[in-house]
Amino acid sequence: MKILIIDDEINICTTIQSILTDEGYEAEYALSFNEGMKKLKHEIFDVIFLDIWLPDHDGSEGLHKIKKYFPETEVIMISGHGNIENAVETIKYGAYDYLEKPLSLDRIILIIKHLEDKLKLKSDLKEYKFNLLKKYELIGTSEPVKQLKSRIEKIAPTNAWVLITGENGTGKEHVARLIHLLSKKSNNKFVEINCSAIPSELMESEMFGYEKGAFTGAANRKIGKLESGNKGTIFLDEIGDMDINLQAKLLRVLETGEFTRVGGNEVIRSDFRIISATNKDLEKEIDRNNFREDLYYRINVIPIYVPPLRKRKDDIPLLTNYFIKESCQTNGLQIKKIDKNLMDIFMEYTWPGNVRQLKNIIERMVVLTENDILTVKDAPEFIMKNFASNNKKDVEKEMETIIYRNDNLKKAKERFEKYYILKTLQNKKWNVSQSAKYLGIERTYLHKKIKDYSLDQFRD
Ligand SMILES: Nc1ncnc2c1ncn2[C@@H]1O[C@H](COP(=O)(O)OP(=O)(O)OP(=O)(O)O)[C@@H](O)[C@H]1O
Repeated sequence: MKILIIDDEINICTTIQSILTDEGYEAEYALSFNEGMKKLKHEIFDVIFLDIWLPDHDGSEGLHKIKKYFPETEVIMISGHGNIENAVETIKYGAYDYLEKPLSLDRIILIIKHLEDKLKLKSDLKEYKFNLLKKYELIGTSEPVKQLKSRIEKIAPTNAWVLITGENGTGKEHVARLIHLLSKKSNNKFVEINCSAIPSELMESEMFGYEKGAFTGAANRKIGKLESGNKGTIFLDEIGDMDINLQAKLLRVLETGEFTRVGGNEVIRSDFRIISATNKDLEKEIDRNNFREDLYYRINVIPIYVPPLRKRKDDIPLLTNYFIKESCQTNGLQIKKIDKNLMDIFMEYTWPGNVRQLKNIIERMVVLTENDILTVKDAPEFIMKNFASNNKKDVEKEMETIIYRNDNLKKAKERFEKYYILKTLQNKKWNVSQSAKYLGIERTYLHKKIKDYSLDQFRD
């Protein structure tokens, strides 16, 4: 902890300095406000002892300035007998505490120890939040993900309610948590309610809580999720699967912010931001009478759509490398790599389970393979089969679409070469001599190409 003492009396400065250095802190002093400000411009101090009366500046104004430019720095005012009231007043404007002259050694140590605990808590919280932000970073640089990120940044600090839609595993919960972390409610709770996992009878007590004796087995009062999420974010996951009767009850609560615990009369008020998510098309569900239209309009203030992975294939390499690194780290393994052929196959695959499927497959491969490089051999059979059958049917289509893939020339040439060779081999029933002759290349060179592009996997 680094401390600055600003006082025009040198013996006050040196007394505080020696007490603090004896306790193991780093302390410097300045004999005027301006000298102090100069030091603050060049170094970061955690705590400042500031005289309330300085010849070149009024201490309370000084406090305002320090808090304006260095809001993280804690200020302890030093006051003489005559201005104790002013010192008390400064607490209102952000001073942490005040010291009275003549100085008490014990009090200085007490204040600084308390502050140290507070700063430790603050930095732990900051670190915790930083780690969470890293955990919920949205990986991807494709155009849809760029747009998603900019929308999230824009709406997160507002309190507007959000409805996130998208297929399973696209990252809806990930997005909801990120919005919470970037919001003003991030110091409060993020409470998840999975509307499909809980049977509808249990759902009510889960959401609203219950009083002791409300039903058999209710031995004690239980606080519901809506109550425990007060001042925070409530995440209603799979809202499209919520029981229609419960939808009516939820709507009432969302409109008034009030509810009672099951079996109770006390009206509870809770103030929260609602973020909902669903993989269903709620407008269709409304037409089918499965979802209430009024609830839909209530929760859908800001719609956010998370596109499926197959519509943002450019993100696959980045996500793949990110998940490889992540699962190597969590499993205590050396960071592995992925070879080009396998990455090509990942790029081709349609990923029906989206980002979750990619993440799970990578984790499985990382744990199961002993090699440093993940190759086609490590990939699950169904991906390979899917790839092979796709290719058997679609080689020509693949060649036609090469120009739309935004590859650079080298990559496009390679891709064309791969499919052209594959097509020739298929046409020549995998006779390598005939294929080589047709292609006008040596047999050995064709064998090399078959190996480089892992073309063997496409043989019946
Ligand atoms: N862009 C991304 N960057 C990093 N990780 C991601 C990204 N998108 C999703 N994930 C991760 O993929 C997994 C699945 O995401 P998530 O659970 O948020 O999906 P979901 O859409 O809520 O799924 P479901 O509809 O099945 O509930 C999670 O582990 C999540 O952290």
